[in-house]
Amino acid sequence: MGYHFTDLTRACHDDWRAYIEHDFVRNLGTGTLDDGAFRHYLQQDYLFLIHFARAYALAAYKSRTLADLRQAHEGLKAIVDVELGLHVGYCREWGISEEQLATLPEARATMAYTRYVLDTGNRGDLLDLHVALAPCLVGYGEIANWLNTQVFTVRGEANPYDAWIAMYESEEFQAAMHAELAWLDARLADVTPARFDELCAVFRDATRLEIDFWQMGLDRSL
Ligand SMILES: Cc1ncc(CO)c(N)n1
Repeated sequence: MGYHFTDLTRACHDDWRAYIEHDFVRNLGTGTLDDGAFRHYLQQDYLFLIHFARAYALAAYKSRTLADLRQAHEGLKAIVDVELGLHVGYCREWGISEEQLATLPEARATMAYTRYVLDTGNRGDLLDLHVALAPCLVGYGEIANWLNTQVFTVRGEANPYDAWIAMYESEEFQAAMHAELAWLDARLADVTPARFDELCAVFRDATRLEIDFWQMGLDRSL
């Protein structure tokens, strides 16, 4: 016993690498991603973030301690006050207006992923919910760091997606990722092997749904 977050990524190694190193991510790094694909992704990510905020509200509801309640509140505030605001501004730079965002059709991949997270949280406890959310928060932080270690990655003005990488490598986002890792490591330390297997299944499902989310962007599918 005495599990850590890294035991989840180790147990789901192939899916985790397929998510972190997806072609969508590689093309963001090289700057060669089709801009229609990126725009489609940005639009769907707006819808994703709205449900992501709802998941933090669910985390507040599922909290048993003031510390957990405060953490859920911080997460909800970060998404609503910071990330969604930045996202709307970023979409505007890519030619997507707020009116357009308000009337978007939701892609099946967005529905599947966000509703999976909410259902997992409803069915289970706070740890299930956090494990379902981990590929989002930890994954995007890891993706930015992975891109920065790859020789093919282009940074600065030569890459139209530089601001995207910068957002997820930012101190703020990386700090949120590390806080989440610390919370998960503390909770995973005393789960049983049977419980760990359950959590692994949740982590794997959420990771596979992140892979589908990238693919939805590349394919521009609804
Ligand atoms: C699909 C998806 N996963 C993770 C993040 C990171 O918050 C995001 N913005 N979108």
